[in-house]
Amino acid sequence: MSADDDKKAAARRALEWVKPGMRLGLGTGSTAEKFVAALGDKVAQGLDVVCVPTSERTAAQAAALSIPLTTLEDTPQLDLTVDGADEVDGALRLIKGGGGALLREKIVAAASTSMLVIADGSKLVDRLGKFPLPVEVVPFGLGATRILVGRALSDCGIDGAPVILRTDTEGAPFVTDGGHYILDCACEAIPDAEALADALVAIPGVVEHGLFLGLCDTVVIGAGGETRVLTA
Ligand SMILES: O=C[C@H](O)[C@H](O)[C@H](O)COP(=O)(O)O
Repeated sequence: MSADDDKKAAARRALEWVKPGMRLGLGTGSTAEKFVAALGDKVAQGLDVVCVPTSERTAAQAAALSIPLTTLEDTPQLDLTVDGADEVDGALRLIKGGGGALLREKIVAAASTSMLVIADGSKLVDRLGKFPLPVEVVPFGLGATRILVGRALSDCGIDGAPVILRTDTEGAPFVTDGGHYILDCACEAIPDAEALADALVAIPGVVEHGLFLGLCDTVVIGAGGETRVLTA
């Protein structure tokens, strides 16, 4: 069984949480993409749901599958968001944003009664931080914001972590759907995720960060052809 099979198994299992009439948030990334594909099959069979996508990429996929879409302006409260993650720890705290969609993902998750994460087994960690933490920042003042992000890391016991501007395949700064840049922080380990989250949001140029704390209540892990469910 490949990681791709495990992602697919978790994505299919997540359909068990989807009920007719639900307002859903649709995540972004290679795992969420498999859920959207599986949901598209159900919609084609008559399932009645309405969905808010967390990225232009997911919006395009869902539209191509004729999944009914809405916005948080028209539908400000959602029942369930299904999304992937870059890391999940034992307390169901997450690092997200590897695909650059963390801001919309967090807004959509926060608007949802429940957040279900789907992932292959490699995403489960004892301690958050091996995956570089994405921090979304406004382009104005980038140099100054980068120094303050580095200082916030040091203040939280993460010394000397490289804070790297994410670039696209052409070497230009990667631009998010919201028109922002991303700083990837190579923490290696995050001793106190809550303290770091507080320190990062206090920086004026920081729009959002990839620590999702207290948002996810259920995780479906695909591993070796099986799925298992973790709950908060
Ligand atoms: O910005 C991207 C998202 O947070 C993704 O959900 C996350 O990076 C996991 O992606 P994947 O399922 O491709 O590993």
